Amino acid sequence: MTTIFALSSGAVPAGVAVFRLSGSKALEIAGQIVESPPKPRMASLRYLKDPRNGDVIDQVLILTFPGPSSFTGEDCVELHCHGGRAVVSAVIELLSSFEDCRLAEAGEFSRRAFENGKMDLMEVEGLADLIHAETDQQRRQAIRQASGHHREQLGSWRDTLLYGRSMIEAELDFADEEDVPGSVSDVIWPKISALKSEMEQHLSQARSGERVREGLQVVLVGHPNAGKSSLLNWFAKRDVAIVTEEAGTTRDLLEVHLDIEGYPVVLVDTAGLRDAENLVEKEGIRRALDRSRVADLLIEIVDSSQTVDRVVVESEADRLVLFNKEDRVGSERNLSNLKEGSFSVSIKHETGMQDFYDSFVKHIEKSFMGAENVLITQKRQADALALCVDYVEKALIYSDLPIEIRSEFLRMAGEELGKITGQIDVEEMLGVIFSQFCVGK
Ligand SMILES: Nc1nc2c(ncn2[C@@H]2O[C@H](COP(=O)(O)OP(=O)(O)OP(=O)(O)O)[C@@H](O)[C@H]2O)c(=O)[nH]1
Ligand SMILES: [K+]
Ligand SMILES: [Mg+2]
Repeated sequence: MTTIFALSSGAVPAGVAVFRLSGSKALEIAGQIVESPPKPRMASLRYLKDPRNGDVIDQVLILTFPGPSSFTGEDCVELHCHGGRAVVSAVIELLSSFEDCRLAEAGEFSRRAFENGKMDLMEVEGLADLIHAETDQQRRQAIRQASGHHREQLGSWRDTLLYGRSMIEAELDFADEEDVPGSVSDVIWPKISALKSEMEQHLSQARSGERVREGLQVVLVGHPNAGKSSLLNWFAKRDVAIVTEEAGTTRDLLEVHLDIEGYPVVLVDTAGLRDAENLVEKEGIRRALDRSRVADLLIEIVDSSQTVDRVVVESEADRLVLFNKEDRVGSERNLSNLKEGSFSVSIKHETGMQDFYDSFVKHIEKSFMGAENVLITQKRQADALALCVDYVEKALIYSDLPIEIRSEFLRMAGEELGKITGQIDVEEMLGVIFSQFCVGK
């Protein structure tokens, strides 16, 4: 396998730049660029030299990780250089000069780790999420997945499916023999049925996992000039959106990513809703309605100095309502008829905002409840699990079909389960049959 290398640390210039090498030539290359090879896994201070002319390039820390005890499972080397541009270019040039050694492609280290059995697919995905995590909750979910938190659960589901098939196999193989009970396989169906419920429960939580990855979608809606963009700017603490007194200012969807008590929230500003003639505005309104439909939470803003009419938006999401511009309404406004989830505020003058914010945070926390322990965090995983449940269901309901076919459904279910971690169900029927029955005569 070609030896690959990459600058694994961030943008230069920086204090330190970390290069990582992986492949069959990694240790040999290390032996040529530093004088005395370091002990495995021991950080050693060395001069980095170009063997072509003896030039000293930098003074570095070098670590070697002989395979298979390394990230990729191959021989790996880490070079901690000084993070200047010239140093980094010189190291890239030097490493590229070795035969069979090249810059890695995106994700190639993780791919090798997966192929060498160091990580399963879910762990790889967890690691990618960890690198992209922006909030504390995202980090927690990602590190849990990257460290294989799912293994036990998926393993036990897989075992149950295998056990079911083994029992069916046993019944088919030994059906003629008198001392094997007639419908041994019958005992498996209650277990398979329980398995199905358990999987379904995890599937129903998949949305929570996705929410943590992608952020809770909160969409601001209302009539033109109600104060939607003002609210977006208030949350973002900067002038993200254009605010003017002209109705119909906002047309495009405008997103900001917020960290609310560690939870990721995507706040979306939209075009004010009205019967628009203008083509651009019409398209903006169409997008606003589209996005509202898939929102997790709507915040409706009403200019209460003009109207108390509400906008019509098709959405199943919870809704908080802000009656804005209370500064213009004066003290005669009767606040007693404000319903739960409604607030009288002035966004511009920042009055009444604390009550609204507290309620907003409560909603966010509620939306993420139970997200600490979700197993499934991505659509890819959810799709495979849904197919698995489908096959299990077929095995359960088609009780009139020959048992071989029901067993085949269980096998296909196992295959889908295997796709979640990237380990495809091989034909391993284990010794389950023989540990369950005394058939050794
Ligand atoms: N008096 C008063 N004016 C406000 C308040 N909040 C916002 N405004 C003003 O109302 C006008 C419209 O605000 P925007 O935030 O642009 O409203 P919008 O809903 O985004 O409007 P469109 O994008 O056109 O749909 C601006 O002139 C704001 O300064 C408030 O609490 N009191
Ligand atoms: K406006
Ligand atoms: Mg606006």
